[in-house]
Formats: sequence, C-alpha cells, structure tokens
Amino acid sequence: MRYISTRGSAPTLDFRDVTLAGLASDGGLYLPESWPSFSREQIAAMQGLSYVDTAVAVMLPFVTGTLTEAELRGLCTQAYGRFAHAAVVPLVQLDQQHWLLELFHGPTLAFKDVALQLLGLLFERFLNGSSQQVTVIGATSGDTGSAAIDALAGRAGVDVFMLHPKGRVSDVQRRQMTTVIAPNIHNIALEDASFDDCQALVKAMFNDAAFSGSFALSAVNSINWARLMAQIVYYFYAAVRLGAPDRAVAFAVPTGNFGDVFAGYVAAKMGLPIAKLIVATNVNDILHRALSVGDYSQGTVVPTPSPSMDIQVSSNFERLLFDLGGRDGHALAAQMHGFEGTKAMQLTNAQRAAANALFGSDRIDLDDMALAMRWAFDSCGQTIDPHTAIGLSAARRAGLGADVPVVTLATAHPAKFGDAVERATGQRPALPARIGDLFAREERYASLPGTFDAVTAYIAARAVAR
Ligand SMILES: Cc1ncc(COP(=O)(O)O)c(C=O)c1O
Ligand SMILES: N[C@@H](CCOP(=O)(O)O)C(=O)O
Repeated sequence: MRYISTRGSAPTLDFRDVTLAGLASDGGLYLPESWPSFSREQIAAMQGLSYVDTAVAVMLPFVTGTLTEAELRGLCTQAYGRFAHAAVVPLVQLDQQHWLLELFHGPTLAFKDVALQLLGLLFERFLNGSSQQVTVIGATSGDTGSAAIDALAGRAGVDVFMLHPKGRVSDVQRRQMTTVIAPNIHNIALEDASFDDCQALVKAMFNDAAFSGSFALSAVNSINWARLMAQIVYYFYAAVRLGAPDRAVAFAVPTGNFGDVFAGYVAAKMGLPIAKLIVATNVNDILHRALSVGDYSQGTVVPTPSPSMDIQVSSNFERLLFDLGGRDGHALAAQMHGFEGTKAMQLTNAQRAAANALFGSDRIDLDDMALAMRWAFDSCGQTIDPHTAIGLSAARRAGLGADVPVVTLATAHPAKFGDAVERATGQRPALPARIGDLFAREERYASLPGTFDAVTAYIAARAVAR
C-alpha cells in the first residue's frame, strides 16, 4: 500500500514512512492511494472474531508491503493486551435502539489509547536498529497527550514535545501527562492559548523548512495516518455484532478534529454498511456548520466541560474534502490555502451533497449534554462522560428509523471529567485503581508563551538534531 498527500505535491510513501512522517511536506495529510474493500462474505466472516483478530483483518491491507500478518498480529496482541476489559471495546446496550461502544478501557482511559498503544509499538519497531532519533511534536486538548505519553515514555529513539492549552484541560487530563517523569517526555503548557493555537504551532513547525530540516519531526495527532487506521477497526467490530453486513448500523461520534468520525467514513468506503455517521459537536460547532449549511469558518474557541472537543479547525476535514472532491490535490491545496488566509471557507454544493449522503450533524449545548448524562444515569444505569453525552444526545435526536441500531462512541471514562459528571448526576465517579494515586504524584511541565519562537527555542534546546 502506498500513501498520497491531500495537496498533491508531496512524495508518495509506504506504510513505514507515512507512520514516521506525520504531516506531508506540502502541508497536506496522507491517506491511502485507494481504499481496500471487503465483500459481504468477508465482513460476515468477522462475526465472532476477537478484537485482535478483527484488527488484523481490517488493518492488514493498509500495512501490506511493510508488515506481515504475523507481525501485525504480534503488535495488536501486545497493544490490546494492556486494555482492562476482556472485550477490549465492549458494547453496552442502553435501550431498544441505542448502544454505547466503550472505547476507554485502555491505560489512559480515553479512545486515543486504541490507536496510540499500537502507534507506540510501530514507532519502536520502525526505529529499532536504526540510528534515527525522532522528535514527536503534538498538540492536545487533553486526551491525545496522555495516550501518546503513555505509549512513548521511555522508548529509545523518540523525544516527545506535547503542547496543551494552559488551564483548558481537566485536572485529571493534565496530571495524566505531567506526572509522567521520563527523560524523553516534555510537556509544554501554552499560555493564553486554545487547542487550535497548539495545533497551528505544530503545523507551523512542520511547515518551517529550517526547523523541520533540523529535526526528524513526527506526529502522534490524527494527522498521522496510522492513528486513523487503528480507529477503523472498532466500527467493524461493533457493526458485525449488531448484524452487519445484513443490517446497516448508525454511529454517533463526539467530534473535534474529525479523526474518529473520518475513520468511520473509511470503514464505509471499505464496504461496511453504515446507515449514518452523526457528527456531534459541542458549541464549538465548525463541523456542524460545515455539514449543515456549508460554512467552514473558524470561530473563537469557547471553553466547555467537554474540553477535548473545544476545537474550531478540524484537521481531518481536509481528508474528507479530498476524497469527496475526486482526489484533486491541486484544487484542494488552493481551497485550503484560501482557508488558511481568511480562516473561512464555503463548501461547494457538490461537497455538501456528497457529505450529506453519509453524514448528519448536530450541535449540543450544555443543557442537552447534562440531560443526556442524566438520562443515561437514571434510565440506563450508565455513568457517561461529557463527550460521550454529546454523542448520545445527538444520537437520540437524529430521527433515525426505529429499526436502525445507533452506536454512540463512548470516548472517555467519566472519571476524567468528575466535576461535570457530578454536576449532572450528583455522583462523582471514582478514578480506576490503576491511577488512584494520580493526585499524589509529582507534576513537571514548562509554561511558555504561545509563540513560534518561544516554543521552537525550547524544543531546539532539548531535541536531538538530525
Ligand atoms: C474524549 C474525546 N471525545 C471526542 C474527541 C473528538 O475526537 P476527534 O478529534 O477525533 O474528532 C476527543 C479528542 O479528539 C476526545 O478526547
Ligand atoms: N481531542 C484531542 C485533540 C485532537 O487531537 P487528535 O490527536 O485526535 O488530532 C485531544 O484530546 O488531545
């Protein structure tokens, strides 16, 4: 399998190089040259497979030429062996129509572990025996950071510089990052910044020839193709359990950077019958505006109790526009450069119509988020986190036929957002025993102004030059 950039000018890469590369050298994002596809029989044959076996079946076409099936199986077994639930990602039924897919049983209690546990092992494998020293730069609104740090702490050949918006992640999220005291982990709290500012700085570092020429930069955000690849798996895993390929299933996805739901789009391209992908945003609603009225313009980020979705520039939307628009990289590069200049972009009618064939969207405010948390708690006995509640609220008012099963992706453990859960339900979820001492651990991080010069100077003083 070869990988091409959404902006049409970067070299095509194999799976190893695309995993280590992150952002493409033309500023675009990599995706496969073509989508692998499964027949109905191949999807039916996934019924009853374990999570690891499903992962191998779904991901093998993407790694062909770089990893053998046995190698991929070994990596998946190791990655998902660290999950605290035997099913890895259990499905929980809420009522006749609604299910939760619990993606938060990994080491850092969020869905990011599903991809980042594997990515950490891929880095180790691809760097093993090479003298290459990779500098990972990442941006986080709370969950990517801790999952990446858990996956990469102490690994040889990798330094991690993780930027988070100071004061805009939950205390549990911050401590999950800043209490990992390993020599290759560097947490940076950006002052007066949003996640979008952190993400823009990461992209600026990749796009700065002098800086990116000095270090072997790599990414752990969902701009890295391997992140999305690992997330495609759970759409197949859930859907076959609910009747696919004979029955189409809908998914409601709490969304920020459009990575998780783009993985669902890829599953559909690969042949999985998906009735609808419901894009659920909080009041930071750029994706809802884009999908409902074509208005993809960057608003000001408003801090909310679902901080991981406080995002107003959704990186992976570029991948969707590329694929929907006939994969014309040069046309898309012009459209994206326009957006980067004006911070606004109107989708064409053709782009909107193509997107609306599969996607629906909704914007969930604080009251509706709290109502969904209460409904799950009072009527179904489930404690859910604010991000999951936004997905569930959108799922329940999507108006899908009663015969369509709707799976809401439960993206984080409720204990990561104890204050918001307690406000909505009156109960404070306990931290799982494995991180029960989180608030007793020492924290270490740097606080920096959110400028390119301050951040690059900090990194340059600590990273290993090429
Ligand atoms: C708990 C949680 N839910 C939802 C999201 C949104 O996912 P995505 O950015 O892939 O759309 C994130 C962060 O990305 C998250 O951490
Ligand atoms: N919600 C994320 C931010 C988006 O990051 P990505 O790695 O999925 O692109 C976070 O919690 O950090």
